[in-house]
Amino acid sequence: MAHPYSRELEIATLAVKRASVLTKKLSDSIASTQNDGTQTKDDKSPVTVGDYAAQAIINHAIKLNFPNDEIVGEEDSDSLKEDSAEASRLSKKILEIIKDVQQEGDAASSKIGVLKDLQTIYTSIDLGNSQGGAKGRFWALDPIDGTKGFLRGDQFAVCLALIEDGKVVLGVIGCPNLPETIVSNDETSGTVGGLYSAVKGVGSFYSELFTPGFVPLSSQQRIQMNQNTDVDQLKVAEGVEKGHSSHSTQSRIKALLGFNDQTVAKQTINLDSQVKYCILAKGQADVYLRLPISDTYREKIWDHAAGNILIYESGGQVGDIHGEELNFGNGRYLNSKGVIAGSKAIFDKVIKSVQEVL
Ligand SMILES: Nc1ncnc2c1ncn2[C@@H]1O[C@H](COP(=O)(O)OS(=O)(=O)O)[C@@H](OP(=O)(O)O)[C@H]1O
Ligand SMILES: [Mg+2]
Ligand SMILES: [Mg+2]
Ligand SMILES: [Mg+2]
Repeated sequence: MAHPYSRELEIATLAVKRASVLTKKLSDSIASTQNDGTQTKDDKSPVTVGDYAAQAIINHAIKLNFPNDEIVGEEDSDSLKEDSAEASRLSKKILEIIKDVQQEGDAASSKIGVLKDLQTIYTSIDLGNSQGGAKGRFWALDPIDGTKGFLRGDQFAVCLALIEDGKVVLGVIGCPNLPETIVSNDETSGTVGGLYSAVKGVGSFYSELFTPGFVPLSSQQRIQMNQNTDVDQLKVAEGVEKGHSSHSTQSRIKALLGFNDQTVAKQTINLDSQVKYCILAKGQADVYLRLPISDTYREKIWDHAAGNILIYESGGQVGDIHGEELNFGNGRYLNSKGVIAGSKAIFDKVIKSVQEVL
């Protein structure tokens, strides 16, 4: 499976894997310290440490291999560099956990490098300051997508995409807490930890996230969206947070599509982060509904770029509330409202229902 993005895919994968190992450690430690009562529910520092550390690792890997590429990353190091006890406590933790997941001389380090001091870590984080735009190529990075899910011990994802002239050409998503198979909100099985990758014109792929090293696409599992049209078989993926999408509008859309009161709960899967796109691409759900709750909110490109190509390359389509393609060349934000994804077989029907409800 030779393709023009082989090197980009290998570097992106190694970096996302390292960041996933790191964020998984933090996520597991939240779960255990919450259980034994040593950590309070509203301590946000694990996610802060994870966000910065993951962005530093991935940006450093990109800079080392593609020195001319810009990066649109969610985080910047301003608050870490403040002269405060909290900033130095977090910084110390970040350096410590990065050192813990990287070994000089290991196979990945020879390709994605190692971070040795705080100054380099701050500089790497701030490489994410690109404004993006319609021309040329840049990366879009969400080091931890689904912050709220992360803090609950639920789903989150490390999301990296490459954008060329406003279009996504490569996406890699590490899903540290995602089981291989999801049937419903309370039925899951299989290996926990999935890596989802897509390359333009090549396809979408799944492999186990915690297998070290880069696995060539030819040894990964090709994934495809379901092309179900029968409403009894359709599943809808939605977010968890009521502050991020309108669950009530989404219910009305589901009703219009023909879901009935008895089965709608079993046919709705609630997940934080871009893992929603991943389960669609793997054929475990058919529709992703993200209806806006506010007229002024604009989605950020790093929240949707990697998931976007995963859907297209597995036989699906993504649009805003009008069904128009998302434009990743508009700067750090999308200019559209809402996000709807579905298989080619049902996308138009879903958009019709969205239009009717709005
Ligand atoms: N008002 C509003 N509307 C839409 N989206 C918002 C809003 N506020 C925040 N965000 C962004 O939502 C990102 C997380 O999305 P999720 O899909 O995990 O949300 S959820 O599953 O619906 O709870 C989250 O990404 P992270 O910050 O990386 O977690 C935010 O960028
Ligand atoms: Mg996000
Ligand atoms: Mg984030
Ligand atoms: Mg955020």
